[in-house]
Amino acid sequence: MSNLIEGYLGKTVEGKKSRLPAKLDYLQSVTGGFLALFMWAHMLLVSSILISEEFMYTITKLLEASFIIDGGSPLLVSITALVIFVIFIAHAGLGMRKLPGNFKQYQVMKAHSKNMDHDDTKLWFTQAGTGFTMFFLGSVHLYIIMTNSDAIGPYASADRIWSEWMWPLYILLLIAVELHGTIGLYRLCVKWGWFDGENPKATRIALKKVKWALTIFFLTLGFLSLAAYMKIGYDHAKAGKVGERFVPTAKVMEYKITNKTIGGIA
Ligand code: HEM
Ligand code: HEM
Repeated sequence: MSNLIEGYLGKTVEGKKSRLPAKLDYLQSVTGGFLALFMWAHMLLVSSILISEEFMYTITKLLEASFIIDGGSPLLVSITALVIFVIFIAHAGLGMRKLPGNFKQYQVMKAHSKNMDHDDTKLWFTQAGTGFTMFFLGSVHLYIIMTNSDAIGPYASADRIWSEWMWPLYILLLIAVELHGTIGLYRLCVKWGWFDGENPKATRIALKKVKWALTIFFLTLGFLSLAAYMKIGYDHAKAGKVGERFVPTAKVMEYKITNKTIGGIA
């Protein structure tokens, strides 16, 4: 009965309001903050291709736990992608509460933003727009990675990006996630007053500078990595080698030595 009254009137019989919206906001911050930090690690790992193909291969194998499982297990990557996907969906579901639900709401928000002429209010629109974009682009990427975790590596990733046409999607996803993530972290600092100090206004200005520096850093890193994969994928396709996997130097040496020995005996 009390649920029914609260449902209709928005208050309990005792006049109390639900704490659920506050709890959901907290959960949104936790999931958003986690995803943003995860993305920093993700971008650094993907950029291993900028050092060398061999290095990217080594990182891939390390993430497949090759130090305890012989040859590594892509299943571990699929499980991680599934966990990230669940957090991503939870965060997106919580984010939906904040998006304007109809034209009237959108109109009021837009008018308010224009009237206020306040940078942080404008940032919110970018946050909502990039979040909406990621519903689609992020889901495609996560699903493909989750179901093709055995096809990650300097050549396999480059073939997916170039020959399987993932590069246009990655360009858009990269822009969306880098803007959304850093704006999100900035909003977290402001919302929860993490670095307020003596003068919160001055802190806000400093935080905004850090935010832009991080966005530019990760966007540059992301585009350079993407360009490197595209070049490898393009060369691979031109040489008619699409689908061929990278073989690390150690394996090539092992093969050569074994063949020589066998050749010598024969
Ligand atoms: C379908 C995907 C996503 C949607 C729809 C979405 C939506 C949203 C929305 C609408 C907000 C604003 C919440 C507010 O005004 O309080 C938000 C906040 C945030 N998002 Fe996302 N998001 C998505 C994915 C991501 C991803 C992949 C990351 C990681 C880079 C991320 C990180 C954040 C952070 C750190 C915040 C700040 C949390 C807060 O203000 O409490 N989001 N998200
Ligand atoms: C455990 C989860 C994830 C794994 C294992 C993963 C793995 C990868 C891999 C291996 C690549 C290289 C390209 C390829 O092989 O296709 C890549 C690229 C990319 N991923 Fe993820 N990813 C994950 C989650 C995410 C999420 C949540 C987002 C954002 C919503 C994201 C955004 C991107 C972008 C934008 C690129 C292009 C990178 C660049 O241009 O530098 N990934 N990811």
